[in-house]
Amino acid sequence: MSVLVTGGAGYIGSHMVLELLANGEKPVVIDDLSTGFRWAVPDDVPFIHGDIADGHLVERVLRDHKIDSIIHFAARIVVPDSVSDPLGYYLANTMKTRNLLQAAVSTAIPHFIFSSTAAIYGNPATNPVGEDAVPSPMSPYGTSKLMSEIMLRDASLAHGLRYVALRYFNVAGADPFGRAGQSTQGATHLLKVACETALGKRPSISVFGTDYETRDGTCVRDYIHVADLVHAHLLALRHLRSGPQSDNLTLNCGYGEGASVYEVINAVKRVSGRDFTINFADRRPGDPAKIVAGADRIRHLLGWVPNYDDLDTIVAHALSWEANLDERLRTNAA
Ligand SMILES: NC(=O)c1ccc[n+]([C@@H]2O[C@H](COP(=O)([O-])OP(=O)(O)OC[C@H]3O[C@@H](n4cnc5c(N)ncnc54)[C@H](O)[C@@H]3O)[C@@H](O)[C@H]2O)c1
Ligand SMILES: O=c1ccn([C@@H]2O[C@H](COP(=O)(O)OP(=O)(O)O[C@H]3O[C@H](CO)[C@@H](O)[C@H](O)[C@H]3O)[C@@H](O)[C@H]2O)c(=O)[nH]1
Repeated sequence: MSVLVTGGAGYIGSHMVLELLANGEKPVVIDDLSTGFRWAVPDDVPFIHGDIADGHLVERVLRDHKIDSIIHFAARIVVPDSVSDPLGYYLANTMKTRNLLQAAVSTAIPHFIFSSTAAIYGNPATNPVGEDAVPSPMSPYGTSKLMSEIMLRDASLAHGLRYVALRYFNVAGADPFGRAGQSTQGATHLLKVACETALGKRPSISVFGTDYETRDGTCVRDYIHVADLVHAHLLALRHLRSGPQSDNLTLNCGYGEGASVYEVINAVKRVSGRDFTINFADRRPGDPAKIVAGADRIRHLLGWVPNYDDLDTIVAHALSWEANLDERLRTNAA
């Protein structure tokens, strides 16, 4: 059986495809290339250029490729963009996920793994935040994902689709073997922006808010290496396939450690050996002050053991990818 990876030409999806191939799975990718790259998917992996909301197309792909599991990454992902374009985010993330779920149910797909997010928690009352905390998203992005989780739960109850919803904290880094990384153009993610600045691709970096109630006044996040994250998906897939007794799961994906914006920037300066200019800017809309994963459940239930839970390692891998990215983009455009 094959595994459909939606958004498989994107940052996390492209690492997922490599993880599946390395473990003897047969990935099939559907991607509309809105932010992804065709070259990020190996040539021997079936690639469908299309929209997950196109029910006819998706049902045909599910049947033709004998898919038994869907790993659903395709989405719009930028928290502040969702504040300025909420309806666009509800369309891209919630409504299109509904269509995908409809296609999955119509073709009796048994297993579904969903990319959820720490953003569903908003600004949690306590950190680390566990999966049982009451969700309280503070951005349309977080709400769009929470609504998808609820649809998934209800579709599972009604139709027997079994699922794992993975709530990722801040995903960062790149494939340790240099085969994949974050190639997003005009990226807004802190670690990528800091790497671009260290490498002279940007003149400076802005710190959004220095007056939060955190240890140094800047926002705290739990950064998880993308390789550890995609391995968690492989374990989730095995869990779902392990038999009818395996439950639906909702699991945080993070290390249980927080790093502040300053700490991330300082790590990039330290690892790259380059100093660069920091500007101080206003708080960014939709940003919680601090969010760190309660990370025990995934270790306990899936036996997940991270291999790259060290900020300097994450930074080193991200820097290495970033340093070669322009050449890669040029080669692939030619
Ligand atoms: N990057 C993070 O820190 C982070 C954290 C939490 C959750 N997530 C979730 O992980 C998933 C992947 O994020 P990413 O960082 O790889 O983003 P990305 O933008 O690199 O990847 C998304 C991919 O989906 C594709 N896509 C978007 N809409 C589509 C559609 N309608 N039909 C087909 N393809 C479509 C894009 O072209 C792209 O290749 C998203 O669901 C995101 O919400 C990411
Ligand atoms: O140039 C920058 C970029 C970011 N930040 C700050 O850095 C922190 C992290 O921001 P960012 O890297 O954009 O990530 P988040 O907004 O935390 O969101 C990411 O992490 C979420 C999970 O926590 C995911 O759901 C989202 O898809 C993903 O974009 C925030 O406080 C930002 O204000 C800066 O100060 N300067």
